[in-house]
Formats: sequence, structure tokens, C-alpha cells
Amino acid sequence: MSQLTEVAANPYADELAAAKKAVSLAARLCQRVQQGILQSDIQSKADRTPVTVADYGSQVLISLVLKKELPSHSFSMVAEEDSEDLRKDDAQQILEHITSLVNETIANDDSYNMSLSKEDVLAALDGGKSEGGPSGRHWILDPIDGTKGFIRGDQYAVALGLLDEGKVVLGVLGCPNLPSKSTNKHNGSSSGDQVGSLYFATIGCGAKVQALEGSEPQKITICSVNNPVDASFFESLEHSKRDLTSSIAEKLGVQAPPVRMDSQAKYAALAQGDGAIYLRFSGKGYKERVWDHAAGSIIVTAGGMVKDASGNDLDFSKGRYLDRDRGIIATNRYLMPMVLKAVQEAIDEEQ
Ligand SMILES: Nc1ncnc2c1ncn2[C@@H]1O[C@H](COP(=O)(O)O)[C@@H](OP(=O)(O)O)[C@H]1O
Ligand SMILES: [Mg+2]
Ligand SMILES: [Mg+2]
Ligand SMILES: [Mg+2]
Repeated sequence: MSQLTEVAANPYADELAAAKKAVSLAARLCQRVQQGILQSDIQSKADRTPVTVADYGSQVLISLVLKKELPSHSFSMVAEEDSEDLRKDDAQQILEHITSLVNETIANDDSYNMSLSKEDVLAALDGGKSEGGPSGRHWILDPIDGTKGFIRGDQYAVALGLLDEGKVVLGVLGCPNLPSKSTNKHNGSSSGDQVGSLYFATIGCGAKVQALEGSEPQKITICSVNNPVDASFFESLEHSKRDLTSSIAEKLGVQAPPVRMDSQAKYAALAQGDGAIYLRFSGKGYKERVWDHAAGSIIVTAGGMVKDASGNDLDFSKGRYLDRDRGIIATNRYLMPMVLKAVQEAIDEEQ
């Protein structure tokens, strides 16, 4: 397809190009930090979850690139991180470190001739405070999803979505440690597959993958397994109710052991057919955030389905939290009815 035809066929072509550029640049910063991560690069947030210099740096770079690439667009972003902790007196050193990481990443890429001050960094972070909602356009950003995996040296994802009138219309997932075909050995490449991929989808245009460093995009397809006995399932390594997911798997007759992986890399792996089902059930009372699912879910729904435990589509139009019934299930259209039935039975038994 010529570039002109592609632009005509995809109303979000400009936004997609900008989002891919932003995520690629942020992923480069993350890769550099992950290779030599130190204890001093990691902080604990008020909710006791970890955040690193790379989470902050990634969010700054992405908001910067989106503004530079789409100067005529109004800018609203719902993002995970903010500047509050970095404005404290004891955070000056880490703020300086983030600022130099961002400036070095920009300098190593020939696109922009600019240098940010610490104040610019703080202001860029606070550009992510939008509440989103049902009207207008809002970027949804998780600058590093799976921070715990990132710190451990495992899977993580840079996840950027676009919400338009309450619907996710575009998603880009940068997965620096995910092989683009087999994720069975998800800590590295075992079969010569490309490691480090950019997955993306725009509404109605299918999902594709390309190398993070740039290559011709390839279509990806979700697996077509229709017998759960032949299916395998993904779950979170850190946040999964394993008694419930194993009960669901047992009811389905799933034989393979669960594949436990951090971050929205699970959505990417599912979308490229590495497994058949993703089950996400976390502890009671935990409210899922939109940035943990926006990009990943549109990459899966290009060929498959993502539902809550009652079989409803996820509703991203309610602000920073996802409005949903318990649990999130992603799979192909053949398995979804069977998985939903098993989910209901397992939940009923649990009560
Ligand atoms: N108790 C909990 N239950 C479910 N998810 C949680 C959680 N605590 C944190 N999370 C979310 O789980 C995300 C990671 O996904 P996964 O569990 O699939 O690796 C985290 O994203 P961040 O790492 O961006 O903070 C965080 O938002
Ligand atoms: Mg976090
Ligand atoms: Mg996250
Ligand atoms: Mg995060």
C-alpha cells in the first residue's frame, strides 16, 4: 500500500506515527536504564509500589515527542506518574539524574535539537494529570508498565493509547524484552527471533509488529485454537489470584501450565499467537487503571476479544479507573464464550 493510501485508510495515521516515535524513543531510555539499574534509581510511591528514573524519563519523553510531532492538536494526557515526589527537597539528585537521562536520549537521536531543565521535566510530568472521560481526545500513558519486572530484568512495556470520545482508537506497546514470535522463553531469545518489538493497532486497521529499531511492519494474528484443551494461558507474575485462575483453567481442561509474565507484554504475546488466553483477576477491592489496559486491549481486539467477567467490553470512558465487573479476560472469539462460562462457575464456587 502506498503511504498516501495508508493515510487515507487510517484516520489516525498522524497520531500513530507520532505515538510510535514517542514510544520508541522512550523504550531506548528504558533499555539503557535497565541494563545498569542501581538501587538509587528506584523509589517507593505513596501506595508502596516502585517507580524508577526510567518511568519518569519515559513519561517526559513521550509527552515531549507527542507535542512536537502534533503541534496543531490540543494535548490532554492521562498518565500514571506525576511530579509530586520529585518536588521534595530530598529528590533533587534523582531529578537531576532523570533530566540528564532525558537530555542524553534526545541528543543521541537526531530528531530534536533541545535541552530540558529540571523545571521542564517537572512540568512535562504534570502534563499527564488529565482525567480523561467520555468526550474529546486523551492520550493514555503507562510510561513503564510492569515496573517490578523492569527492576528484575524481565518483561515490561511502554504503553500508549489514544482515547477518542470514550473509545480507545489507537495503541502502541513497546516491549524491549519480548521476542516477536515465541515468548516461551520470555527472558530472552532462544530461537533467533527478533527481541525488542513495537506492537501497534488503530481501530479497524488490524494489529502489526515491527522491530523497535525500525523494520517493515508485519501483521500479527491471534491464535485460532478453539479447543481449550489445546490452549495455554497467561497471567500476571505479581498480581494474580492464582487459586481462581487455576480453577478456571481446570474447568476448561487447559493442560499447559500458566505462563506468568509482567506487564502488557502479555497482551502483545497473546495478539501474536504465543498463547490463547489471558486471565487477569486481582485481589478484592483493587481498581484497575486505564493505562494498564488501553494500549494492550486494542492490540488484542484487532483480532480477538477483551471482556470483563460478565462479558462486557471494557469501559475506558469513566476517568482514570476502569469501570468493570471483576476480572479481565482476553482471548479469541472461539474460546471467549467457554472461558466466560468457566469464569462464572469458578467465581460462584468461590463465594
Ligand atoms: N494489587 C494489585 N492488583 C492488580 N494490579 C496491580 C496491583 N498493584 C499494582 N497493580 C498494577 O499491575 C501493573 C502491572 O501489571 P502486571 O501485574 O500484569 O505485571 C502495575 O503497573 P505498573 O508497573 O505500571 O505500576 C500496576 O498498575
Ligand atoms: Mg506503577
Ligand atoms: Mg502499569
Ligand atoms: Mg507504570
